[in-house]
Amino acid sequence: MTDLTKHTPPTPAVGPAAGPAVRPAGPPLLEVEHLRKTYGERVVLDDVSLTVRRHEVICLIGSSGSGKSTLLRCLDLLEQVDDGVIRLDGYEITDPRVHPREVRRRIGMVFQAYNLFPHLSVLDNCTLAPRRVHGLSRAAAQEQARELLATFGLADHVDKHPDRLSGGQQQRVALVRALCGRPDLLLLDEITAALDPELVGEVLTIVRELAERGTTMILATHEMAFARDVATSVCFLSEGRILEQGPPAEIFSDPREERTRQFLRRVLPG
Ligand SMILES: Nc1ncnc2c1ncn2[C@@H]1O[C@H](COP(=O)(O)OP(=O)(O)OP(=O)(O)O)[C@@H](O)[C@H]1O
Repeated sequence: MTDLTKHTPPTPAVGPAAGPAVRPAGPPLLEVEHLRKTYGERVVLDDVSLTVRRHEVICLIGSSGSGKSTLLRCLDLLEQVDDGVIRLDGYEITDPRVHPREVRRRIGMVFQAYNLFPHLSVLDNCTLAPRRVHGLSRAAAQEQARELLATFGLADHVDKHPDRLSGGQQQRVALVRALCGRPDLLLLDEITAALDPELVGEVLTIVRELAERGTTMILATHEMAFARDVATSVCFLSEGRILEQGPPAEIFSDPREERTRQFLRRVLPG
């Protein structure tokens, strides 16, 4: 079995704050080639290809049902693909001999529903995987978690259980929990969709900060203003295909495809 951990590069998920000047660099971190995913007769992803370099922030936009979540779930091996190849640092993770657990050591995912363990404190939620999966000592895992929780304004909540926190705070904890695994790539699936509108900002602020620190991310989002500000590249999905990809300035101001234009007219105010 391929041991992906042997190839873990030194780039931490949260590096020193370096501002947006952290530029996409190096060889591709993730390569997706001709991905196809069906549910029964239904083709949900069709010939999807995508390359992600370190420090890139890719925003997936598109109508409901266009395949954004399915694509993210395929990348984290939560779904089996029908065809195509996914490579992480050059290693084919769609190879059936690769264990999904090995991939998830390097790819963190945060969902719309926070999925925190309700019976564990915030601190224990954030230390469980580093201890069990990465073999960190309790003290080292706690030190790392406390530091990250403090960075994201959650220092006062470390001993609380999730049900004592607001939705926004729970989602921030979910983000910290994912970061505690020091992933090379973070997948965020509509992480503000379940939040009350007044709580969306506090979660997006964290994602913005992560982008500024150079965290490599792919996010599915309906927050167009956010995508325009934060993405290094925007992919417009339509009926399971990446119909158009480019820098946000191009996609939002001068899209090539009529379907992209129609979608943006529907979702952008004015
Ligand atoms: N487990 C499943 N079984 C069958 N069909 C599914 C399954 N999961 C998703 N689908 C279908 O796949 C298509 C793509 O769904 P997906 O959730 O990826 O879209 P999306 O772009 O993320 O939508 P949204 O913006 O609403 O989250 C939809 O038609 C959906 O009904």
